[in-house]
Amino acid sequence: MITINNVTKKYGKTKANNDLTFTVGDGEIAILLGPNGAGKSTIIKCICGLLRFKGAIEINGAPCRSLEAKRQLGYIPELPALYDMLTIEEHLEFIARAYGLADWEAKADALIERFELDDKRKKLGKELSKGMQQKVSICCALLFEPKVIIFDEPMVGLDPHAIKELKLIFSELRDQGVSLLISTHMIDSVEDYWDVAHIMMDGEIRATRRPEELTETDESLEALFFSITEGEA
Ligand SMILES: Nc1ncnc2c1ncn2[C@@H]1O[C@H](COP(=O)(O)OP(=O)(O)OP(=O)(O)O)[C@@H](O)[C@H]1O
Repeated sequence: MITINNVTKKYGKTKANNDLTFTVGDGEIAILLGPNGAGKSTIIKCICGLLRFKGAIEINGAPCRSLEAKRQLGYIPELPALYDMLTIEEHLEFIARAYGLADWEAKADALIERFELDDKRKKLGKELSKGMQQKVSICCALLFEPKVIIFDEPMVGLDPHAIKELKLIFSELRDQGVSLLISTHMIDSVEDYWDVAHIMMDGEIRATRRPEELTETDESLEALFFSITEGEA
């Protein structure tokens, strides 16, 4: 579970996040939607303990900057950050050693195959395309089986097979009770699998909806998004 309480983050005079409060429950998929500059990446970086902020964020009850929180948190950034001189296999081994995993090899092989990286496993990070790097970044985050996973624009750069697999993985993780927070500005890419959607604008959450609420009011997420971000339905 992710608990975000009254989080404010300023860059100079810019309030990138203004008093944000929300939670992502166990086995819940939450999406953060918002136009460029809405503050999505900022709250994600705060949750990951990468920025200082006002307020409180807990990962399953542990302060987000603590080691206990970091052990339970997987983060797939918008831009993959691989090591140039490690192969795909070595990236996974590095994660396994860093997290002290036992018997991780079969899981690593399954992830490599699932993302069609089998014939690339000896390639170096610097030799991989952007989409392949994104896939490796996802494999690394999934290998240590975190209880909370944050994806920043996960579909960007992925091919259709990887998008299909990733959506399946989202629902498998939900079934396992993992809390998922997914940030995107591509509404089409998330239409079919979320449990709660938060629409952000100017550092604030302007609307929160569950799918059943949209059905009740016959509202589409896209129309709601534009009514908030452009001021019209
Ligand atoms: N390092 C920084 N220094 C100064 N201002 C920043 C910094 N990072 C972000 N900002 C500002 O904070 C605000 C929120 O930016 P943020 O990157 O969180 O938005 P975003 O919703 O992730 O946008 P995008 O969809 O374009 O990635 C913007 O006004 C941005 O200019």
